[in-house]
Amino acid sequence: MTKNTPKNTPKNEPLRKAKRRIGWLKDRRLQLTLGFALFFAAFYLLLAFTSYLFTAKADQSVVEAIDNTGVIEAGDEVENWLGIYGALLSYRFIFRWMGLGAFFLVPLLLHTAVDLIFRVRLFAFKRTFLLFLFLAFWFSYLLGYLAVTLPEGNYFTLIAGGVGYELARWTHALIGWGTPLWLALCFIVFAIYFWNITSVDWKRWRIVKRMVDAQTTHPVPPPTPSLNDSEEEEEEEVDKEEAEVSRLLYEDEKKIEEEIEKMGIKLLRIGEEEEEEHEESNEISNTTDAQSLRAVVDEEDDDDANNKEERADEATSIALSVDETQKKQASKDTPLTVEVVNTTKAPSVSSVVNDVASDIEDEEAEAVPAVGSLDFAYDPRLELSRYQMPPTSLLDAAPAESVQVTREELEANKDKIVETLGHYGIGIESIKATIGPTVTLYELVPKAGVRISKIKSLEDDIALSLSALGIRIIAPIPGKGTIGIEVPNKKRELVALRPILESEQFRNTKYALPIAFGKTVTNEIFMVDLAKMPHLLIAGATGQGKSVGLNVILASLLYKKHPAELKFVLVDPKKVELTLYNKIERHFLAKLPNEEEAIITDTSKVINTLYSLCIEMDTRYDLLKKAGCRNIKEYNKKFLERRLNPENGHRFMPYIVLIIDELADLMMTAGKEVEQPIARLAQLARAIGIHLVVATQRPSVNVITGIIKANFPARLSFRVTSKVDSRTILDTGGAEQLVGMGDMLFSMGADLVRVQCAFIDTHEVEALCNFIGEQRGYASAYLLPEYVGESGENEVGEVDLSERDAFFEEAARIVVMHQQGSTSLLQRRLKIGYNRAGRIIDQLEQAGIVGPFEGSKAREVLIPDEYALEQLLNELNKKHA
Ligand SMILES: Nc1ncnc2c1ncn2[C@@H]1O[C@H](COP(=O)(O)OP(=O)(O)OP(=O)(O)O)[C@@H](O)[C@H]1O
Repeated sequence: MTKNTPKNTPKNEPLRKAKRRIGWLKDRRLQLTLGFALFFAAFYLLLAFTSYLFTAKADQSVVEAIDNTGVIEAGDEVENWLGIYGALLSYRFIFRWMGLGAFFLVPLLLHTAVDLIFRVRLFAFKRTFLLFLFLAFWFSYLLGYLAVTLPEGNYFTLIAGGVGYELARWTHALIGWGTPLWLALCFIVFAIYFWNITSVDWKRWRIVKRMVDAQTTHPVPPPTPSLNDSEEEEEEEVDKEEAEVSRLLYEDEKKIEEEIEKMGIKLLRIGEEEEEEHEESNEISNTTDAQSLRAVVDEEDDDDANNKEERADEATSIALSVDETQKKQASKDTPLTVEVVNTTKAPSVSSVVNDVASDIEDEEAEAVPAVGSLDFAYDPRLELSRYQMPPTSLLDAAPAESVQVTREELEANKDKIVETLGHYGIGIESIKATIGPTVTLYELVPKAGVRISKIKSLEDDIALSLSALGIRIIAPIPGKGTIGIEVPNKKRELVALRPILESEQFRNTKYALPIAFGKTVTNEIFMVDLAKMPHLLIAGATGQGKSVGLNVILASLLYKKHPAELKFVLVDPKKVELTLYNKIERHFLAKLPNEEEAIITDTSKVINTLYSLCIEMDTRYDLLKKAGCRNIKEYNKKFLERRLNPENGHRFMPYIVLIIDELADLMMTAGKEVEQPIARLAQLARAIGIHLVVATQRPSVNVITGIIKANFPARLSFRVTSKVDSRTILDTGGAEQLVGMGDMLFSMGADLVRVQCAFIDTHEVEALCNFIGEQRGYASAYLLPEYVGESGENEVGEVDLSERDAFFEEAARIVVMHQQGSTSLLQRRLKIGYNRAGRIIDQLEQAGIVGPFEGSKAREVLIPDEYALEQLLNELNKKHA
């Protein structure tokens, strides 16, 4: 509360006045003056007190007779190094008051001086002052006791101090030889309170002893707090001490473990396995980088030793051969250079998409904090806290040998490009080749004056002349003034999923729903966040890699998410594609209540599921509204912080990803019935964490209708059969030029990126699903809200108002008050199940309080206010009394 109090409230007025009054104390000049004064005072006292130790006896009579002799005379007589004042101060502080404890004044003064001069606090003043004060009295007491008990005229009478001497005399008279015991007790009690000692732990002493022993090999700070420690320092000290204790214990434990492991037994701590994998994958990702570097280009069968030289030769030979080509073209005699790019470093088209994504990436970090990071927060993973993320070793390793594009191939393609363009009167300044896994990108800088639109218009002719399948012309390459020509490699490289999932980029991603699709033309890992897309439309003719693509999506998400955070709704009209995922039903799948199978293969059930998702969406929106949150991320965060009460219907919301493997099938059989809920979900579901991935073989306009297309900004196309299909899915040609086997174009907004989809084989998917499926799961799949269709036993006509639900009237009032005829509203308000709420809604409809069922929308409320409702209820009661 105080934190939020505005600064200039009347409450603060006295404080401000007080501050103004002492404001002059903040004058640095004054502070410095005072600081130096105190510094010299401390030094003066130190010398005076030290001198007192030697001159006390001689000076005592002089000081005591000062009133009679006068200051000057006394000063002449006194032996203290600091004159009469040195003698006087020492006499007062040491003899009269505190004895040797007066020396403690010196560090206190010095501390204040240093603070004022250098603004540095050497130790916590209050605490140290308290300690010194006690020690001063205690020493004085002890010395006083010695002075009392030793023969008269002993030296201790001079250094014990009046206070200690008197105290000692008093206790000695009372308890005699018991005084030392009393003194010891005083010290112990002070120590207990001062250092807040709550237990005397002999084990700790053993550990401390071990630590002292260990100090010979590991120099560590002393385990006991030093007298000068401030509170913070002391805490630090304790921390250090504890860390050291645990380190020593850990070292012992480690030795034992090493011994056990020497015997061939492997020890694993909970959570350690994952770390191990990370380490392992670190190594692997390094190799991957090395591999991709190797895959880059130039050296074909070079000997390691001659690598560098040969590369140089190669560059020359490429340049030469271009010159020769150039020579052939009589009209163009500008020399050309060809640079073969190390692809891992080359800037890429995909970076545009990735950059945009990473811009917003920071905003939306992981929705769910990691296990163990929540002291008091709710942990959604707790129920399956032992769940282990699948290791990447379940997947096949990348092929040992990387496929390389030969120098001859590069040269031949280049010559052809230059020649072909030459035929059309297009001069080239330079060419750069970037070799990707499937295609090589030749980046051309046209000669000044060549219009890019001209090259674009000649696209087909150039492709024909190059007579190679899969030529795609990018004119210009976005963000650059160059023209790109993608030519498929003769031998392509298989992009395995494993090294991609093991890459730093994937492992460290902050994307909420990361999908690592594969590699771009420039060999960069292409990764997107499904949560941002927020839905994905996939097209591709049969056999071009769609199913593999879907498996890559599923696998990427399964490798990143805990079952508590993500649920899939799988629709597989082809009935065979997604069956393997049955095994993870109780971990990752969602289904309608009372359904046997989680994976939906029946069209009629798809409709129910889509409407059920719409209900889930509406419910989630209601909850978000109630919680005052804008999106699922905010909502879940609030929920995890226990700021939302589950009693009010709040719950942790996992992401839901709906995957439809074949939309064409559904559209043919159910048409509008599926189109409507899909469009609705696509329009609205992004904020509440429901994301759609819809794939189709036939990207024709009657499958991908305008309304669906408009709501799927992110589209992905494998090879399609015609330019028209390509236009339907991507709004541009190009997908018909792809070379199949996972070669794809990803479009989001204005960006179009060519990506080689990673490959995951069926047995890898199986291994992954087995690994997850064999672990403990939830009791059942995640249950979606029950959807009661319009037809069947729940017809309103059958509702009998004489058997109204006990909650009927209350429900009617809620509905009228909110002017919203929604089942979920009743569920939450009345804390009843979906079925009962559904029955009540039907009764309300029968009674004419709400209108008929309107799909996933809330029903219209026909009664305008509570007055009208009370009248209606009275009539009903009379009628069915
Ligand atoms: N990313 C890839 N890398 C290498 N090969 C691939 C890739 N994707 C697919 N293939 C090859 O293409 C074949 C067909 O792929 P997939 O089954 O995914 O096609 P599809 O588009 O789903 O076909 P359908 O629609 O008939 O099911 C695979 O068996 C595989 O040999």
